[in-house]
Amino acid sequence: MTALLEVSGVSVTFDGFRAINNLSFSIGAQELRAIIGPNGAGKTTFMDIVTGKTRPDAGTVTFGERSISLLSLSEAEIARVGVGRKFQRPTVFEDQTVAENLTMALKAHRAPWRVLFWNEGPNDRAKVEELAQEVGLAEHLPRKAGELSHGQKQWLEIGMLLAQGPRLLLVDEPAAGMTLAEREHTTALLVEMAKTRAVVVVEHDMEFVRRLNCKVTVLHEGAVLAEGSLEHVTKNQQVIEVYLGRG
Ligand SMILES: Nc1ncnc2c1ncn2[C@@H]1O[C@H](COP(=O)(O)OP(=O)(O)OP(=O)(O)O)[C@@H](O)[C@H]1O
Repeated sequence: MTALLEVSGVSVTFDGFRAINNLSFSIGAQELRAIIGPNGAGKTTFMDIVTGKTRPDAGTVTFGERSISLLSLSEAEIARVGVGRKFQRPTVFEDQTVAENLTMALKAHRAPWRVLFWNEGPNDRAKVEELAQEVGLAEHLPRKAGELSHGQKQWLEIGMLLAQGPRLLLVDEPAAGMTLAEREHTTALLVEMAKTRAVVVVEHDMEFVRRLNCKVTVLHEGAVLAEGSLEHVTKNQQVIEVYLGRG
């Protein structure tokens, strides 16, 4: 599998504390990957580095066939080259409809001069419908986002991220606060999305990770402790000691 994201020898120190310690791993172009690990393992910091929010002290992070260095790009430029990030709390425009939220996300993706002269055309409407269909909100296009359930808001935000055409989507704890039915839908959505792009899911809920049925990277003290199938990593003695055994 060709790597889309390549993290190599990355370290970050906050006030003398090494939060990321010589971290190396890669993500394939059409891959679903779960990242797990105890609190403070460096999962959020890893996402902050990839999205340009935190700059590492050492190492390289490259993206795409041309191995663009993400470390030399701004947060906006990283988003533009195709890295999207879904935070834990949904951030949709509650007073706008589902269709309007998706339309705005499409607009935001365009070059500024095009937005100035932007008129909604049949192609945009078709694209909005396609996005709504993809995330399971086709029936909810005229509804205000504020009326949606927590899970539906999360899917809407995923749809808004998809509008920007990311090649890599980083998703932080998507299952948090969801009902069982919503979790099932979210699992199916993440699996489907990863057929055409890379999707990295940071998640604490092991049952949810099991359903994703994908390769798992276990982080501990800012480095990879184990990697492989969930079955493989959960048998690892060190993983049991630092993570699983604590519950
Ligand atoms: N801006 C910062 N300043 C100082 N320390 C920080 C900063 N950001 C993170 N850290 C520390 O770095 C370590 C890694 O934090 P990080 O949030 O990446 O872990 P995590 O794996 O995401 O944890 P959790 O599962 O609790 O979200 C922690 O010890 C944290 O306190």
